[in-house]
Amino acid sequence: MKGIEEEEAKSKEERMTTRSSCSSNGLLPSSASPKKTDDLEVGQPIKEFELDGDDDDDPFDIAHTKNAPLEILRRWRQAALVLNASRRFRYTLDLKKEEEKEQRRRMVRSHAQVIRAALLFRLAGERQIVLGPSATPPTVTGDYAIGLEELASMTRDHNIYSLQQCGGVKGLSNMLKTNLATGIVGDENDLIKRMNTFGTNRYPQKKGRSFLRFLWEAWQDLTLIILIVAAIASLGLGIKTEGLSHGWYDGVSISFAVMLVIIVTAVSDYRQSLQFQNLNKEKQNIQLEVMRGGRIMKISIFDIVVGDVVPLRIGDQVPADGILITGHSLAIDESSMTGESKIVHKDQNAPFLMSGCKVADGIGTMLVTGVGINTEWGLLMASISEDTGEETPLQVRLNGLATFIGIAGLAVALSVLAVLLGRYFTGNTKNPDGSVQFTKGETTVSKAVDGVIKILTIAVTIVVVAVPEGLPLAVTLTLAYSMRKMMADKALANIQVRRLSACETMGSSTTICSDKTGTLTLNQMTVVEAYVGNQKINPPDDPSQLQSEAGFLLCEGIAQNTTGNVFVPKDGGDVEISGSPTEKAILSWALGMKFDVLRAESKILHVFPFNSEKKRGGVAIQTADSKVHIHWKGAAEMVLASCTGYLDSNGSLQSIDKEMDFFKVAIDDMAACSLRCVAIAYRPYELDKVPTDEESLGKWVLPEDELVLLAIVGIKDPCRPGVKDAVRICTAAGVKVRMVTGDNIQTAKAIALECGILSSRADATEPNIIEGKVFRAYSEKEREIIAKKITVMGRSSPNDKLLLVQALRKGGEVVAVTGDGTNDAPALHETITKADIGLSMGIQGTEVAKESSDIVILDDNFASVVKVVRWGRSVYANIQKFIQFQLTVNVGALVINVVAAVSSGDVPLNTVQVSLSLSLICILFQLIMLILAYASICLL
Ligand SMILES: Nc1ncnc2c1ncn2[C@@H]1O[C@H](COP(=O)(O)OP(=O)(O)OP(=O)(O)O)[C@@H](O)[C@H]1O
Ligand SMILES: [Ca+2]
Repeated sequence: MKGIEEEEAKSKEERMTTRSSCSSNGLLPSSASPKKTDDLEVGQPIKEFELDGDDDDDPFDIAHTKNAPLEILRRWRQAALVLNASRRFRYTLDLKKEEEKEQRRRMVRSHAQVIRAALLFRLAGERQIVLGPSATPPTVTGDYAIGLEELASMTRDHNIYSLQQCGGVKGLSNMLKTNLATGIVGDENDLIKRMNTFGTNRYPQKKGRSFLRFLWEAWQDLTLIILIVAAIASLGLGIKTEGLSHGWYDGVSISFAVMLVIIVTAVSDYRQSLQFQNLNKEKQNIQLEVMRGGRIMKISIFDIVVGDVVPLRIGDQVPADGILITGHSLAIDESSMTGESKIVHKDQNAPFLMSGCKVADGIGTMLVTGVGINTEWGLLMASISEDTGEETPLQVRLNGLATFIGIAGLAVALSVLAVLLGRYFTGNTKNPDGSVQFTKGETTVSKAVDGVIKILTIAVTIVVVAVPEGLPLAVTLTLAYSMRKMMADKALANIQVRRLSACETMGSSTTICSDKTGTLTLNQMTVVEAYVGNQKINPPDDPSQLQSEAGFLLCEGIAQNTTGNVFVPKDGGDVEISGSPTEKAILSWALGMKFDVLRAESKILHVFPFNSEKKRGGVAIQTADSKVHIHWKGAAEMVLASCTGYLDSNGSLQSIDKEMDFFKVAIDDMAACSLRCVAIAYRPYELDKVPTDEESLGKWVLPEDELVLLAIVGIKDPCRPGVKDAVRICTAAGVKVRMVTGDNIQTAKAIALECGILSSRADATEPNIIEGKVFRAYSEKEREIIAKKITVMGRSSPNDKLLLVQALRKGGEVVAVTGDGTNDAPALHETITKADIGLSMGIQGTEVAKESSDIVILDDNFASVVKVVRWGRSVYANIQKFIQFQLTVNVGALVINVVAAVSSGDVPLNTVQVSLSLSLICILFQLIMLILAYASICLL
């Protein structure tokens, strides 16, 4: 009972804090969001949109709708004159749903058991899917020494006590028949057994709305309701004045037009909702790595089973509930589950990992203990439907325009109404036969009412004509339409659009900040030059050169200081190497070594995982004879700077002083040939200085001075074919391509020259080409000026990219950013959300990068980025054309009607024409799009 009370207290607390957390899946607290909330409390909703530094007073000039907090969006909508909210905000962000989601999250957290039982009950009723055994399974199930319920409740309640009773992770893994080092067996039989016992990692999808629902919603629209009323009124009036045989024309034709509009709207909405569903399905199908039968394999998140051993890396999404096996500096962002932006450190004292959370730092492996609807994440996903809705900047601006025109139309209509009523009641209007329409005392009340209704109809017509309801909707439709086109287009098959606004913004982008590795290059890395000690070895992968003392230490370092893995099949098949491309290159360079043997010979004490900030990764190991070695591997010139010695070919330690210049020249030479340089070094350490208790060992900062250089390798990563052309197209179209890379500045320069980002060697001077730390040191103002000139930035930290993007945006550029988020996911998340448009890489990209991006480039190829720009431009042009068209129609009709109404007392463009044109515009619009979409592909 106490537990529930606690939960409730917690959720109360959450209720109070969640207001500020706008993006439920934000990896890190967006630094701007608390500020925005504060401003909000002051009660100045409209000012919110100038946060981006725009001086413009226009409340609708929101440069960034992307991350605007819900509260602000709500106020913005209220600020607009919305004649028919349902239409104008159709397929923009559903604010109500967002709130619902938040509530759901809290409910799921506090009543997980109940919700799950209800869900199972419903599913059983529908007999839709059978997810594992029923709600009350036996404690011990079939082949496993632990049952589903016991396991699920342990994980859900983070019950460390029952985990200990099972004998910790080790004991639990035995119960689940998992080997912690090699994973589950993973043959079909094994998988089926696990799925039958513990369920699958799927959750029932909320069904989409049916077509009838869309029909029902389509008529609930103020404009249409006005028209329906007008139809009834004119039917009555018509029959009364012209008799049954002729009087129905007007009324029925209006009804017909209304029906047409309803059907067209419903069909288009329905198709769009199907499209969103597909997109969501695609988004949810995450590919990830698991360890099965000793080999790392890539599988879909849906195929994860209980017992799986899953490696976790920075930027990953925790794919299921589980328990930490080993971890180093592992930090998890649990905001997607708890609603609070808080980073939680995970270790043996807090080993429970929640599905749906993101890895914010470090590495680790987890044992899966709960999947599908046995996890809170699964429950949450089963009870909410994910939304892709959002406001796009253009929509916001058009909403402003529509509001302005609407108010003007209303004012005009009111004045016309006043004028017409005045003329009518003062006897200044005549019937066609010349008699005065209204004479005081003579005209009957019912005649007078008819006359007033007629005048009212005229006023209503003017309003309906004037308010360009279709404008924001048209943009939404255009975007949705283009997206559909794009998905169908083979040439664009490698692009996945995650946000509608991406199309719009991409077309207006003026600069692209791209990283190098994997986007501009192939990310296929091989070691082509190597120095062991002060000897250049030739050929670089000659194994005989690694037999020395230095060679042994080197192999030890390579085998232990890596996040990669080598799998040698027992049946003599090809050796499989997994890991990041850099790791793979180094592992395959030293493939002659006995990876497994080396790894078994020493014990890992502590790991400092590689990250882009420090550009090095280290590990402390204890050898069989109880010596401690600390191995480092990282950016060559940086590691070299911490070295005081090197091992010569005889294995004796030499001071580095004399050879320092030799190594520096070696690195520069390799970098000039566009090679990525990695140095490998080590140092001995005293065992008694190593912290003994777990807690301080976890916090131990590995010593990184007085290193002994073991080797420097130069890794070739060829330029992607086609990139040169793509860069040229961009430049010609006025989109400047900038390279921001973590690599050595010389390497960056060489690659930039190779792919045409730098046009000549003469260009390669500061500040055209700059190092991250130099740029960082400038003041904000200076950065703004320099940023424009920067073409290549080398040795940049993840944060430098953010600084550059901010400086460029300040300078008025529309910035697109590409990145993969390996090693720098949290920072990239920040950068991508701050940029005008974020692109992530489908193959190398981490889950966090993909989730925060607007567009995913599935083939990681820069050339595809150009396709997006080209396509975005055509979309943008189409929208513009459509707006011109629609505005001309609106303003034209308004002017004609007002002039006619005041001069003759009737409107030439009556409701029939208006409503007909409304529906015709919809249809016409689709046709225009069809024709223009292809015609303007050549705009770039
Ligand atoms: N796994 C690794 N272990 C050790 N050093 C590495 C590893 N990966 C990269 N490096 C070193 O760190 C440097 C930069 O890494 P960083 O992660 O910042 O760049 P990147 O993201 O790989 O490149 P880009 O920014 O162009 O995509 C590389 O030049 C290399 O020397
Ligand atoms: Ca990078």
